Amino acid sequence: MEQAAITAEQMRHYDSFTINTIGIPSLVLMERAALAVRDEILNAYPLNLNHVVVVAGSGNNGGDGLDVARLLHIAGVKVTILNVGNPDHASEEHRVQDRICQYYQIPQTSDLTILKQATLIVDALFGIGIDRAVKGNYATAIDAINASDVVVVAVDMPSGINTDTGEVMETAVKADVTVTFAFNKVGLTKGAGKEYAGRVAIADDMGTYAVDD
Ligand SMILES: NC(=O)C1=CN([C@@H]2O[C@H](COP(=O)(O)OP(=O)(O)OC[C@H]3O[C@@H](n4cnc5c(N)ncnc54)[C@H](O)[C@@H]3O)[C@@H](O)[C@H]2O)[C@@H](O)CC1
Ligand SMILES: [K+]
Repeated sequence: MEQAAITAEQMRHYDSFTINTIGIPSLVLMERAALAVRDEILNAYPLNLNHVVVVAGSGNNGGDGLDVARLLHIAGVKVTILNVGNPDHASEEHRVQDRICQYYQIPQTSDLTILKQATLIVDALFGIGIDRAVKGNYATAIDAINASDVVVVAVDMPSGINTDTGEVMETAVKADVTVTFAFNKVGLTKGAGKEYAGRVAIADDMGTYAVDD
């Protein structure tokens, strides 16, 4: 049965239920999310993988991005991670993914000009955690992504799109495809979000449970 699109708060509630009540660890959910993005990239864009640049924020959306970078690296794809977030604010899961990427010696940079070498961009700056207008380095990174003419795959949400309304929060990534996790999000179905998301692929086999209480 097809589920209705949900809000950020509902998604956090379902994630929390899945992690704390069902007992599926957060990192397992992250791996499932990253596998879905990897599969979308490998299956949909096999000809554009000469150099994938993963643009990563410092939260769990960025953690997903680092996980995708590692999975693509293992699949033999040349990957560079472009870090835009503040490493001092990195989430616990992000730190774990970062350590793994360092083990595999996946190149990391904070120099936006790497985007000029990209043949495909993965947008993992912000997901459902976005809660304010995008400014400064983040806005500059988003504008640089949008200035590129290569395929952009957004992780969960196009960064800068409000999960609940589809509004652009000052600036937002224009994606070709958005792989969203567990359930569709309201912000991908209306307003600018519908347009900015491109094609929406729902990775709905993660084991996340919709509970109402
Ligand atoms: N266990 C989980 O909770 C899972 C989370 N997942 C991923 O995690 C994402 C949510 O992660 P987070 O809650 O860490 O949030 P995000 O990674 O979306 O955002 C990171 C942080 O950025 C800050 N922020 C918000 N708006 C900002 C702005 N305009 N400028 C600068 N900083 C801003 C907030 O403090 C926010 O917590 C999901 O969209 C999904 O991609 C998936 O890995 C599945 C499992
Ligand atoms: K994103």
